[in-house]
Amino acid sequence: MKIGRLNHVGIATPDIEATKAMYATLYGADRATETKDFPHLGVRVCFVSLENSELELLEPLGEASPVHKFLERNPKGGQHHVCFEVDDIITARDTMRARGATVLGTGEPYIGAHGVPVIFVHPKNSDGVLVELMQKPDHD
Ligand SMILES: CC[C@@H](C(=O)O)C(=O)SCCNC(=O)CCNC(=O)[C@H](O)C(C)(C)COP(=O)(O)OP(=O)(O)OC[C@H]1O[C@@H](n2cnc3c(N)ncnc32)[C@H](O)[C@@H]1OP(=O)(O)O
Ligand SMILES: [Co+2]
Repeated sequence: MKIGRLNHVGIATPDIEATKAMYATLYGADRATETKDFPHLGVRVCFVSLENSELELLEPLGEASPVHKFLERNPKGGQHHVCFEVDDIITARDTMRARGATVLGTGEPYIGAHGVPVIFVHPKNSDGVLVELMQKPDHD
């Protein structure tokens, strides 16, 4: 198993609209989706389009959100995770485990914001970086 493209960089923020506006005015990154709630994932999400990838802006939905605790430690927000594409999510999950990594939660892939299955690998396995693996969407 080998990771493919960088799909997105997840960025936690206490105010998604302010962060969206900042990327537009400061960096000229003015192509962004409408903000959408994903209650079952505990996040509000907006994607800022780049030439070769996306920024995934994340605001917590409630105190049980995985992003809530992150913002308690980093109140102004910051880089939260990176997401790489893989060919097959089950093969990726089993390979990560066989290589000694901790797949978060039950390890059962779930449908993320792009409508394809994802898993997360604990940051302790990747020098402090939380890694999301996403089954490759049909964009090629
Ligand atoms: C929009 C949907 C989807 C998509 O389609 O793209 C998403 O991206 S959703 C994004 C939000 N979802 C997730 O993050 C799910 C996976 N995350 C988790 O399971 C947890 O957040 C966590 C990573 C296991 C952290 O658990 P938590 O209880 O919040 O924190 P702890 O205090 O126990 O932290 C343990 C340890 O990990 C460090 N940590 C926590 N978060 C991060 C992070 N984002 N990046 C790097 N390191 C992180 C934390 O500092 C602790 O370190 P130590 O103190 O050294 O133990
Ligand atoms: Co993500």
